[in-house]
Amino acid sequence: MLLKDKVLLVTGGSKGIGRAIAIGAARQGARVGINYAGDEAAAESAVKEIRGFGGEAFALRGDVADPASATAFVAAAVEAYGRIDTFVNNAGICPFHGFLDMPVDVVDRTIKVNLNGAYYMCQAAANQMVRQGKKANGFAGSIVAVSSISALVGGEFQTHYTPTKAGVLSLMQSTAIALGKHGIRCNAVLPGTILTDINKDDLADEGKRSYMEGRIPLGRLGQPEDLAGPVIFLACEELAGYVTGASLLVDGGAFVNLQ
Ligand SMILES: NC(=O)C1=CN([C@@H]2O[C@H](COP(=O)(O)OP(=O)(O)OC[C@H]3O[C@@H](n4cnc5c(N)ncnc54)[C@H](OP(=O)(O)O)[C@@H]3O)[C@@H](O)[C@H]2O)C=CC1
Ligand SMILES: C[C@H](O)[C@@H]1OC(=O)[C@H](O)[C@@H]1O
Repeated sequence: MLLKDKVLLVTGGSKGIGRAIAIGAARQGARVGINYAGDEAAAESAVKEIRGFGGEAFALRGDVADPASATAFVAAAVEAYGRIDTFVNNAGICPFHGFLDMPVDVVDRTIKVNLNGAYYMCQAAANQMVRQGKKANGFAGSIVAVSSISALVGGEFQTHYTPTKAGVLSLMQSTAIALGKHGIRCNAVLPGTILTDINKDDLADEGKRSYMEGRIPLGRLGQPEDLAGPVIFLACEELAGYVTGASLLVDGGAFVNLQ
């Protein structure tokens, strides 16, 4: 088991990519904490699934846009497990909308959740890791952020969203520098198009969906489980102990497919 007895927290862990990461990490022996915004049934079902195979998990509701959610999530994990080894910043929203008539509240909310939320959460987790101090192997913990292929390329109906994903990638690069001396590694995964609730309506358009599939050299859209392995790799000190400030595209090859 790659994460035996390690404590891993994931924001937005009740559904989609976050849920697959939480379950995948628990299958690798991690004790898991899940943050979610509002859908309690989904969060409870993730916890139940993990406990069903003998894993440990708890869920805590909290809007990541509120800095108080970050301190509460970290405190709950410390109370439950005594420490944090890996923090996965994953929660995000993408309300597709055109640029010229983008409502101010949609822009502001997207930035607050995706970017400000990432900042508050990663800062709270990092402070806990610094308080824990370095273990004998020199590591105090690691942070993995779910950025996106959209950190590198644009989207017509994502003008409010793609800058947040570039910001999350940049946050991992800067925190890698700020936290290296504390034994904390910071990395980003950049998913391509992964089938989840976030794009269910957008991809309900058959034309768009087959166009997107056609852009992917591996011939299919991603599944949430495709992100679990890359995040577990980055979390694992034995496998990725010299990896920090890095970004890993998990997109079936979409980014490199110009023609
Ligand atoms: N799907 C894709 O194609 C891609 C997704 N990503 C990124 O992956 C991450 C996860 O997306 P995905 O799994 O697709 O999305 P989903 O919509 O499937 O899941 C989103 C999760 O985030 C939670 N969440 C949403 N808003 C908040 C909030 N304000 N505070 C706390 N939790 C919140 C949701 O909880 P609840 O249901 O309770 O609201 C849910 O658990 C996002 O950051 C997204 O940008 C990146 C690249 C591609
Ligand atoms: C939600 C979109 O389908 C998804 O989000 C991203 O970050 C990817 O670039 C896709 O556009």
